[in-house]
Amino acid sequence: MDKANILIEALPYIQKFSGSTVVIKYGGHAMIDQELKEKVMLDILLLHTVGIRPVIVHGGGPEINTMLKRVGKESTFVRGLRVTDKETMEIAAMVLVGKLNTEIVSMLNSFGGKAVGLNGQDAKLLVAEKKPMQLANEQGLVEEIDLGYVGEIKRVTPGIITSLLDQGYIPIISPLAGGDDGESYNVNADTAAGTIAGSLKADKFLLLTDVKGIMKDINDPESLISVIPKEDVPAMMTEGIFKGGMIPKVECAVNALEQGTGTVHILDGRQPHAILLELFTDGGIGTMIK
Ligand SMILES: Nc1ncnc2c1ncn2[C@@H]1O[C@H](COP(=O)(O)OP(=O)(O)O)[C@@H](O)[C@H]1O
Ligand SMILES: CC(=O)N[C@@H](CCC(=O)OP(=O)(O)O)C(=O)O
Repeated sequence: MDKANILIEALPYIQKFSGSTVVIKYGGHAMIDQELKEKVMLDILLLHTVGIRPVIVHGGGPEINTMLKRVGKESTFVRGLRVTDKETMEIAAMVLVGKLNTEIVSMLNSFGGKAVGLNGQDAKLLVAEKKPMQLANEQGLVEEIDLGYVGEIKRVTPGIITSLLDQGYIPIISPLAGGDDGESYNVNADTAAGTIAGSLKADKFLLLTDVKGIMKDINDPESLISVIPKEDVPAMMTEGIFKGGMIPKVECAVNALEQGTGTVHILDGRQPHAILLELFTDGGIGTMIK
């Protein structure tokens, strides 16, 4: 009976979301743990099977770190962005496109899906320029920081995604962008996902990460914030509530909402089936930015 109740509880949500577009930023712990990985793939397939149009943008920061270490390199990060020299760019592309994208596609397909791997350079999906960065130093003076091949997205052309969705494929996208200068750029995966969610006016944009959601105090899980109106974000940013990798997540969430995305949800990818729990049960999980 419990099992039947769960299905019945899901019914209105399935009816509501069938035909809608859901962009999922897949990153954090759920990408590293094999068992969780399989659960994410099954969730994506279930969404697809009930008529939802899932679009997956994946990260891979930890895997890039591992590969860089093997060649004796270490990265520095500025506001959550990896300073990317030429060699780091090559390694990031190898890991993201060559390894992770291929793994996700083959896993989804082995479970019966029809996934297609892309990166932001394909069909000019994401076109970027070198990202400028200014930071105040300890004396309070503003300094220019050279982030190398980190891209700032200038144009997004989501036609390749909608074509694939219309034909029943599940697009799996690596966060690279091409430049009009012929260079490849490294784009933070949250930013890439948010830009894509905005351009598709996705009904929902889910970010899977390795925390329960946004906490007022990062060391206190009890301080989880369930809902953040986007108007509150600038003040919270100034207050310093968002740190490190959370900064691009919140920035891209606001950006996606301003472009027409319905709601953004920051979810705990360590929780099995977080995607299904968010979409198909009463009372969501994590933090909603609206
Ligand atoms: N206010 C906050 N609430 C929760 N996590 C935060 C907050 N500020 C910063 N973080 C950090 O953001 C991290 C998630 O970003 P990131 O490491 O880039 O994740 P991912 O690899 O999933 O993209 C968390 O592990 C946490 O350490
Ligand atoms: C510019 C920049 O920082 N790019 C990221 C791209 C991958 C990513 O964002 O992965 P996660 O979502 O797992 O952090 C990087 O090089 O790590």
